[in-house]
Amino acid sequence: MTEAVLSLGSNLGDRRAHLLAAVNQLDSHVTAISGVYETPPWGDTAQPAYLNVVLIVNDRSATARDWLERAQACERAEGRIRDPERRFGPRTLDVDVIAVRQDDGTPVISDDAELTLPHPRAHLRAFVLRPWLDLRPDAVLPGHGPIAALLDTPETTADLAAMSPRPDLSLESME
Ligand SMILES: Nc1ncnc2c1ncn2[C@@H]1O[C@H](COP(=O)(O)OP(=O)(O)OP(=O)(O)O)[C@@H](O)[C@H]1O
Ligand SMILES: Nc1nc2c(c(=O)[nH]1)N=C(CO)CN2
Repeated sequence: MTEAVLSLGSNLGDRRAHLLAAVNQLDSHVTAISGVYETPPWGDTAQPAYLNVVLIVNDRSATARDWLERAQACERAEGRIRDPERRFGPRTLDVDVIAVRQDDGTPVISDDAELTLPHPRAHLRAFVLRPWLDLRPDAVLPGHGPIAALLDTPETTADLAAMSPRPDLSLESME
């Protein structure tokens, strides 16, 4: 069995509907859904604000690679188009695999460019760490330490202050 932490983001079209579609597609594997946050764009600031959410997913038989394939299938289903000119540009849906653990709690580590684990930029992203903290206050990002501490670094504090919870857009009810 593996447990994965997935980060979902959307800043084009009906943002909540794109996030919800991914939750519904991952369906029975989803064991926890964070609150929804409105977040300033990271990495490429000339684009609309994002909605971000973090999911914990479990599957008895899934490998880390399976989670990547499922994440990409969710992106495709929401019509995501990659713009080679804008690496961190706007998108209907982005689903990143942040961290994966085996049954016994061992983290999966990978430096393969197709699937790098933990996600190589997660420690810099308040939009990943803050919703993850909602679900797992004691979580540790392998190689980087407790996520609570990562939200108190020069790389994350300004974005943390600029993001806002959107309880009005919660996905918990999955409607
Ligand atoms: N942990 C990971 N999660 C998702 N994609 C990954 C991961 N590690 C490597 N990749 C690879 O990254 C490639 C680019 O993914 P994508 O277009 O979603 O990046 P991005 O969302 O623009 O940037 P970022 O990964 O920084 O959020 C994918 O083809 C995928 O194979
Ligand atoms: N706030 C925010 N910024 C981003 C996001 C995201 O999900 N949320 N995803 C990106 C893709 O690399 C680039 N920038």
